[in-house]
Amino acid sequence: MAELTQVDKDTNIKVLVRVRPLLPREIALEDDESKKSLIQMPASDSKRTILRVPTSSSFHTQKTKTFHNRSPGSETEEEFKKYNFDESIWSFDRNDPNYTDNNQFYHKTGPDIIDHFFQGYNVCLLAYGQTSSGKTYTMMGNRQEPGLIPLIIKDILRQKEILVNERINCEVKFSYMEIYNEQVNDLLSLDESIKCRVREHPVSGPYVENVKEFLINDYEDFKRYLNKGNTKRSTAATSMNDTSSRSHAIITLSLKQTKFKNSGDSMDIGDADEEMISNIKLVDLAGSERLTKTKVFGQQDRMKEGTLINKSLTVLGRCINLLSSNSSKPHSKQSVVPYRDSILTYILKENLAGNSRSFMIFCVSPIDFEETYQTLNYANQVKNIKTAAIANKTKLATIPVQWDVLRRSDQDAIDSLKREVQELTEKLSKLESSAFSNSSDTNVAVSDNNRFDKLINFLDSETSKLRFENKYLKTQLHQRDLQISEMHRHINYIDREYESLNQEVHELQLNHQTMARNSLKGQCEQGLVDIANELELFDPKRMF
Ligand SMILES: Nc1ncnc2c1ncn2[C@@H]1O[C@H](COP(=O)(O)OP(=O)(O)OP(=O)(O)O)[C@@H](O)[C@H]1O
Repeated sequence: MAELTQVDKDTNIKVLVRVRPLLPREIALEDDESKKSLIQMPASDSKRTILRVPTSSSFHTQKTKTFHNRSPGSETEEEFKKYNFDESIWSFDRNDPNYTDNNQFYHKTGPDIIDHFFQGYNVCLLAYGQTSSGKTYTMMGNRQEPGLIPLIIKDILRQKEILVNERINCEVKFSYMEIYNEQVNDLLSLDESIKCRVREHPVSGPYVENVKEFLINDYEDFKRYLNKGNTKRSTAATSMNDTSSRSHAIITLSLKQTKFKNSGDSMDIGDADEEMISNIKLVDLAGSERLTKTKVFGQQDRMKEGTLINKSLTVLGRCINLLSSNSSKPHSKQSVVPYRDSILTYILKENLAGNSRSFMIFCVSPIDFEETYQTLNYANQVKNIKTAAIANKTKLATIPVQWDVLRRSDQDAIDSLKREVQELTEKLSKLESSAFSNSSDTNVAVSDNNRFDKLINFLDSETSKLRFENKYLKTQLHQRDLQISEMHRHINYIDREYESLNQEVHELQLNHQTMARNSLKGQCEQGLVDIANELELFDPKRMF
């Protein structure tokens, strides 16, 4: 039975803003004035972002018209927009001492994200911004400077290893999908004909069906799946960005933590006591763009992509706007939020307003006023949005885990499943090779496929259990080894102490003997002196 152990009502979405450096094409601009950053983030205040309104912007022109009517001459005055966010990340100039690279950025937010994830909360980290504002650089990074996603995953996998010592087994699963032209594609699926539709669960909310999840045990597993997905992700060169993301990418990690009670017997893991399931969504959105700026006119595919990217981001903007204004209204007066108007907002429904701890990174260009101003205003609205995160713990029925019995029965089950897998594989290949397969054959193939998937899932989870047992026993063994070497060190120490005591005793004995001999000698000498004195008294010569 599910126990809701911790509900964090009204947790605001955390808002982080990052300004990127100038791009080579921007550095090449001739006008020095247009290369100055419109954004300032004072080192003394990590929350502050200040945007300078350039005199050439339509915003300024609009304002000065009104000013002009009131006070002539004020059109030359510079104006500044001031914002406060949870973090303002300054990455404009690498030579600046306050420059923040991906690793430093990760250290500001990563630990919070990972804590929430392991405490059983659903978490979402999402990067938003115009095209070429640095979303992919921030989220994925590159070989020299890995982004938040690889850094987060590296630490999750490290924590997973550490928890083995606390008798907690962690199963981490990875899935990677994109929303391209308002359709979800599973980037890790081999079968492109499988449709991934968004469905809604009455309790846990929207989810995407048929997306494959893969168990990841170490960083190498993650890199393999990430690279596989990246090669399938839709990117294209536009005039704004050589490798512009043309789709919204969503990486989901699900974590199942199973805690085992301490049975007192190191060869027995004990009973599974508590289970916690959480997931983290890491989202790299495609950039909002003006079709004129990206110069994709005439390219039908690019234009369709661009229009649909803009549509989904507009819906996201509308949802943010309504959620923000709803946050200050009583429930009865709140407007309906149109999550279902785009696949992106439908999938992110829970992360925008439900059971999730959410973090949004707003990436901005330092010199594009109109886009940056719009992005900062979005970010300002998001600050008001609240989510209600729940850490979900489920008490398991206490079934004693006896590993030798389990291993034997596992082996039986695995052997019989292997046989079944082999039979099904043969059946499948027969069906595939049959050119004239009729519809009933196809039905058989589909149901066999489902069974095959279930078997693979079962085998995956059994393998994970066995791996954990193996790892746990190895840890125990390692701890025993440490204890044994500690005892050896202790024995050596006692040996050395014993030897030095022996030495001391021997020396004391020698001293004692010398002292006894010396005192005896002294006594003898004294006796001789006494006798000599007495003899002298009786000397006959002295008597007469
Ligand atoms: N913090 C940064 N430091 C150095 N270079 C950066 C930084 N942020 C972005 N860049 C550079 O800016 C360019 C555009 O960045 P990126 O591809 O991440 O943008 P994007 O927002 O993901 O664009 P799109 O929406 O088109 O996919 C890249 O060449 C990237 O290397």
